[in-house]
Amino acid sequence: ASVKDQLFDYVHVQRGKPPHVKKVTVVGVGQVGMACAYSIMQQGICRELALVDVVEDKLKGELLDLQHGQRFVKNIDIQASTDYAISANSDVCIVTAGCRQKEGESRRNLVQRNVNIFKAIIPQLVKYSPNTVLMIVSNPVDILTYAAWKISGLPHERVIGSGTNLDTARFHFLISEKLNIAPNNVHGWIIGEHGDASVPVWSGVNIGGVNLKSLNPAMGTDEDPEKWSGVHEKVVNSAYEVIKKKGYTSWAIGLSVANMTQTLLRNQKNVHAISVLAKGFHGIENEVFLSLPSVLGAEGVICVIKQTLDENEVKKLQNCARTMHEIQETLEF
Ligand SMILES: COc1ncc(-c2ccc3c(Nc4cccc(C(=O)O)c4)c(C(N)=O)cnc3c2)c(OC)n1
Repeated sequence: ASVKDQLFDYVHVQRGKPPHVKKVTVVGVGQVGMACAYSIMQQGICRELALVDVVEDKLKGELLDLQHGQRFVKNIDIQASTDYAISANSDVCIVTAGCRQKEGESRRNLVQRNVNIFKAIIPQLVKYSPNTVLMIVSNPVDILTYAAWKISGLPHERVIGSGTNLDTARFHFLISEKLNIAPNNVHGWIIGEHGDASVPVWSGVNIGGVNLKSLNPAMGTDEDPEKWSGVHEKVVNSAYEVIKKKGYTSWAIGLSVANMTQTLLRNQKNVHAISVLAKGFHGIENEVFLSLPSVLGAEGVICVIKQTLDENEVKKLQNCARTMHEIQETLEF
């Protein structure tokens, strides 16, 4: 008899994944996807991790490289395949797949190319995990989250985008450097569209409950002698600066995605600035996804926080909503 048969007396043979066993799928094993996978694995956030992409060797190589590290982290089953069946019964599916902007390619054309890729990916994820929460990371993240929602047919609360979650984390980090305190004691939100048009809500920035704008009413305006608006400008330029120096961003987005995934899997009801269906908030009437502070639980978005915004902040959000709606109208699903 084999060693295995000599070793074990089987009492109960397990069939499939018991519901309380948490499983995450990462689609796209590029720099961002692997930073997400590695962060999730390092933090012991789930028991099963599936990697899906289109290039076999790359997939297999990343799988082996992660498996070889298993000895050093909490027990986790990692699988990888080009066949989406491997993603079955995932509690969260993280989508980092997409194409890079070609030389001189317009943002609009890139969006349609990514929508075409999503038309191949999203239906497969939903087919094997009909109860999953989709977390879109691919850019332009807000429009692609809308596309994922439309293609998936899932209720909007179960389709979220990483949005300005990372922008907000960078915002906290930069303010913490300015004030020499730990980043997680800085409170304040960057909302709206991820990237250049994001909106810093200066009226909400507080430390120890002290509202910074009450100490410097010019904060966030061009008249501010302390130029706090420069902090937001640095947030907007962060990605460009990192891409210019190392070619892509990965570690911070990976850590921010792992943090959101933990909130979902443990039903923690943390508040994250994530891309959600913004229709009905701040006078937005179109079906667009923008980042608003949202409470996340096991089934996705539990509630959205109704912030008090000044007219300038509302105008910026509504402009983003209009531009995104115009682009969305040109897309073919
Ligand atoms: C069955 O039909 C079908 N099947 C697969 C795809 C498809 C295409 C591109 C994909 C894809 N991106 C990709 C793959 C190849 C080239 C490019 C590019 O940027 O040109 C981008 C990724 C990824 N990790 O970024 C992951 N999955 C993909 C899947 C597809 O795209 C339209 N269609």
